[in-house]
Order: sequence, then C-alpha cells, then structure tokens
Amino acid sequence: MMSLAWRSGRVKIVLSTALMILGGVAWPMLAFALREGINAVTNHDPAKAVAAGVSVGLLVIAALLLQHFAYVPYAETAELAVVAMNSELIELVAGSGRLEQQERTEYADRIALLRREIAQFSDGMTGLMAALALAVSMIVTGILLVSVHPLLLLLPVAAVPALFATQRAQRQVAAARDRSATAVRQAQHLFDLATSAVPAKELRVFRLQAEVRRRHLELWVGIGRVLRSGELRSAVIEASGQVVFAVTYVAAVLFVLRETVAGGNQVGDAVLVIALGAQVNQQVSGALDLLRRLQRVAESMARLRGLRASATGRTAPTADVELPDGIRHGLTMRDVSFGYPGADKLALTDVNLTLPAGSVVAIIGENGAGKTTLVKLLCRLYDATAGTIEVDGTDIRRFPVDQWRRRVTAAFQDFVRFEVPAQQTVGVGQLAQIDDRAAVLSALDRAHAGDLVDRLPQGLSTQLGNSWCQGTELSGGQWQKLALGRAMMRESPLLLILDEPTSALDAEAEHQLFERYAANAHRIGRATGAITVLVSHRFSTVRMADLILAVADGRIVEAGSHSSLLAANGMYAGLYNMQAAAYRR
Ligand SMILES: Nc1ncnc2c1ncn2[C@@H]1O[C@H](COP(=O)(O)OP(=O)(O)OP(=O)(O)O)[C@@H](O)[C@H]1O
Repeated sequence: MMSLAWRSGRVKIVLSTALMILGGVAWPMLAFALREGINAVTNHDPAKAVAAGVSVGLLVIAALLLQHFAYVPYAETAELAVVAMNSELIELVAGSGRLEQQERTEYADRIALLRREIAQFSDGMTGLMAALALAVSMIVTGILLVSVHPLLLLLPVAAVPALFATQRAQRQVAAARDRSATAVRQAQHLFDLATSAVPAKELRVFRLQAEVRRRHLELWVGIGRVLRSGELRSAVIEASGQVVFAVTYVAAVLFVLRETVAGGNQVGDAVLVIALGAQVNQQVSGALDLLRRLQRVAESMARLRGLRASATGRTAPTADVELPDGIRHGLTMRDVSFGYPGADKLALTDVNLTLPAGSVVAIIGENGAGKTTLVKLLCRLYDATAGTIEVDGTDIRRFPVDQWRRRVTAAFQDFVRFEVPAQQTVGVGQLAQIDDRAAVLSALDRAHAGDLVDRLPQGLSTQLGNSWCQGTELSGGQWQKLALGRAMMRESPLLLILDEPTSALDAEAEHQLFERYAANAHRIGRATGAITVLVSHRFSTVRMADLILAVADGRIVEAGSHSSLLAANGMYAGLYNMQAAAYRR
C-alpha cells in the first residue's frame, strides 16, 4: 500500500508527512510554551511572557490545521489502494481456473469478510501516517516530561499495558467476526433474495416476503449476540489496561503538585505536567484506536495473503504438454471418481468410458444422477478426486488449463444472463470476435436463434435486461437461445458441451435444432475429432447421438447406441418407451 502511495506522488507524500509530523510536535510544544508563559508571568518577565503568548497562539493554529491538510493526499492514495485491492480480489476469486476453492465454506466466508472489510484498507493508509505523527508527538512529550523529573517517564510507560490489552481485545473481536461469518453470509443471501428482481416472482407467489424478513432478522439477532459477546470481552480487557494508566496519571499529577508546593518546581512545570499528562492520555487512546484500526487492516491483509497463497497453490504444476490441434482417438475416463468439496458422498464413482473422436455423445439420467458433474470434469472446472481423464492417452492435467479452455465451449443449464447489448452477450463466447457482427450472426444462426435478433428493437445493439434504462427483457427461452449462440461462437472447439441447453425450448424446436447441429458437429468432428456432449431429458433428441450414456447414482450403468440400448431393454429402453408412449397419447 505504501509503495502504491509512493508511486502515485512522491512530492505530495513527503510534504504531507512533514505536515503530519509538525502537527504531531505542535501539541506537546504547546504545553511547553504554556509553561514558559506562566513561569515568565510568575518571574515578572513581560517580554518573555509576550513571546510565549504568541508561540501559544501559533502552536494552537498549527496543531489544529496542519494535520487536516496532511490527510488529503493520503486519502486520495488510499482510495486508489482500495480500487487496487478490489481488483486483486476479483482476480484471486474469478481468476481461478477451477471451482473447488470458491465452493469451500471457509473460502467463501473469507471472501465475504474481505468484501466487507476492503474499505478499511484506506483506514490503514491514513492510520500509518497518524501513527507516525503520534510517535513523534510521544517522543517530544517524553523529553519534556524528563526535563521536569525523570520519574515522570513512567507516565508514557504506563500506557504500554493498555496497548497490549487492546491487541488482545481486538483478537476477541476478530474471533467473534470469524465465528459469525457464515451467518452473515446467509443473512446477506436472504437480503439479496428479498431485494433482487429475479427471486421477486417466487417470493410473492409463495408469500415468502415475511418469512425471508423473519429469518434475516433472526440471523442478525444471533450474529449480534456473537459479536456483542466478543465486544464485551474486548471492552473488559481494554478497560483493565486503561486502569493502570489512569492510576499512574493521578500519581504523577499528585507528585508534581507536591514538588511544586515544596518549592522544587515552578508553577509552570506543574501546568506542563498536567497538560502533557492529558495529552499522554489522548495519545494513548489515539494509539489504542489506531492499533485497533491497524490490527483490523492486518487481519484483512492476512486474509488476502491466505487467498493469494491458495491462488498460487492451485495452478497444476504438471502442465508440461502442448494441447494437440485435434483429437485422434478419443477422450477416455479411467476409474474416475469425484466428490465435491465438503460433501461426504461421491458424485461420480469409478467411471470408465471412452468418448470416440468426432462423435456426438448424449448423457441421460435422473435429476442428481451426476450428468452435470461429469461434464464439469470434462471442462476441467474440477479435477477428478481419483482416476484420470485422457485425450488420446495423455492426462488432461498435463495440458495447460488455459489451452484446454480455449478449445472447450459450453452452454450450461444455469447459463448467465449478461445484461449488455445483445451482440456482446453472444460475442463474449469468443472475446476476440465480440465486435464482429458477422461472426455473432453466424453463431446465432448455428444456434437456430437468428430470428430472435429481428425481434429485438435495435437488433444486435439492443441493451438487454430491464434493470437498465431502455433495456429489453427477454423470455427464459430467448435468453437461453442467446446462451446457445454464445457457445457457438467458438468454431473449432475440441469439446462442445450442451448441458440441457434447450430446456426452455419446446421439444420440436429442440429436435430441429439438434438435428441441424448434429450434422454440423459430425462435419467438424471429422476434421478435428471434436466431441459433442449433450445432456438432455428429451429422448427424441438423445436418440440421434452416436453414443448414449445412462448415469444413475454417479455411475455409468449403460452405454451404447440407441438401437443397441433398446435391444438391451434396460434403463434407457424403459425411459425411452415411457416418453414415447406419453407422446403418442
Ligand atoms: N457444487 C456442488 N457441491 C456439492 N454437491 C453438488 C454440487 N453440484 C452437484 N452436487 C451434488 O452432486 C450430485 C450430482 O449432481 P449433478 O448436478 O451432476 O446432477 P445431474 O445429473 O446433472 O442433475 P440434473 O438433471 O438435476 O441437472 C447431486 O447429488 C448433487 O447434490
């Protein structure tokens, strides 16, 4: 943070630091000038008294004004630091090649805390400067106290237990914050549910508004309890540290008054010690406050370091093979098992299969069977817990994940609604061509969605999403067609994943789309060995695939062509006949 400040304006930083230090010196020097003034008066020295009076005036002005100006460049730099931190957080979280990290509770909690705390980084910046001024101020105060009596140095020393107590107290508060992080995230989720547009329909239809509000409140009551107990413990610890200082201060004042009455000191010396004592008190509480702020910043920094460390640890060190241009034989899964982070049950168990080069493969199975998990492993959004996935015999973990991603494209069932102009919502599928109108139109055509553009008020330039001024809202099926278009932006993928990409379309539209698509996929497949994987519950579409995989409870239970699976009269045949009969009725 300091290096960022330094880079962004050295002259300003030097000037502000000087102003800050002068401001810090002004307060104790004010007490000194007061002493000189009072001693001059009691010694009947008018010239010295006037000089001391003028000094007091100037020092008051300096003490009150200098530090305000000193803060301006720091505040500016601190804002820049916050922007930089936010950007780093985005990179650390979204830059990850895989999803495991993001789905771990402790990781998600850490991110949520950091998101809330990141504004404090600016506090840290100004806090460091204030600490510098405070340190100078304390040194000058110590020198002045010693000049009256060396024993008075015990006064600042008595502040040390208070500093340690504050540190301990802050640990209590931090621990309470960590304990409540999951509940805070749940409360935030409920808040988002209650205030965002997408869940609004269901909340009203099921009359859930009051329930969501009740749960949100209940969570905050619990969070409040945890945080309060932490704050209370911290207050008790802090107060015990302050008591030591308070007793020492009273003793110091009594000591100086006694010396003055006994004639060992002048009246001005007593005033100096009383004034400096009050300043030490302020300096200590200022230091405590600073320590609290800096400690919170240090905790946030530690969280950020933790994220950085896990980000560094997540790059697969084994990437040592260039991804070939095409697939010659196929994609093979060998003894693949996979469990989601934190889940006690495996989502996939002992999967062994080969997806032949150039083929169209369909995956069927009941909800929760493991179909999406399988395609997520193929996309390398996760790495298998056990076993290997191979391209022509090479473990895909040996290819740089970036190279693999460039040759994979996908339309997921929970696709994203990018609320940007229509051209961009499709074009992001291949960033290099985002401005290429012809490429976008051609992708939409392959997705059977060309007609959609004609219906948009400004064609491809139409801003999508009704949360934007003059934005056009689309139906679920229309959004899905655009997501499909996005997947089609990559013209030569090695792997195309269509995970229920047409669930919002009617069966006839899906059938036509897939028929057309499969012909194209075979053409590309012959050239590069590209494999298409389709997850669907519609058997009229599934039957067109070269290879059909039936998944149940995380295992591949059947594999073969439509006719061979019908002949086997197993799970596929049962489900197919049931759906065909329903259509005939
Ligand atoms: N991110 C996740 N974290 C933990 N468990 C998950 C996660 N995603 C899925 N699961 C679990 O893994 C299992 C398989 O889920 P998957 O999404 O692969 O099913 P699916 O066959 O695609 O179902 P559907 O037809 O409903 O889409 C389910 O038991 C599910 O609860």
